[in-house]
Amino acid sequence: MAHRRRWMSKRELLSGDAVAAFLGVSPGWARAGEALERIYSFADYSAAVGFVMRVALAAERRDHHPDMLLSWGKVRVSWSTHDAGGITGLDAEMATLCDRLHVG
Ligand SMILES: C[C@H](O)[C@H](O)[C@H]1CNC2=NC(N)=NC(=O)C2=N1
Repeated sequence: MAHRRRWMSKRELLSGDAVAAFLGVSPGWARAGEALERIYSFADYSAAVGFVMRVALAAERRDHHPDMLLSWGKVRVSWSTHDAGGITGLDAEMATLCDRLHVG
């Protein structure tokens, strides 16, 4: 499937420079070991739950899944490609998608 190959080809590790370039244009995101991480804030618990659900549905569509830690008014999202053992282009892309889902 063409669309699937497109996602798969992004499951290659990014260089340190490429990760730094991503972080330079992605406020809020940081490198946490072998993952990209950001903490989002929300007005209350249910707004945070709604965000987690939107991210989860997007993750299922792309067969690429983040770690998410839900707290009251707060969600910590962590993207890493387990198959590759680190941060890939797909992680950067999904992080950007999270930012769009956060703004609404
Ligand atoms: C079989 C399936 O495509 C793989 O297990 C996918 C599912 N979701 C995934 N999500 C993440 N974050 N990393 C992976 O390596 C990964 N692999």
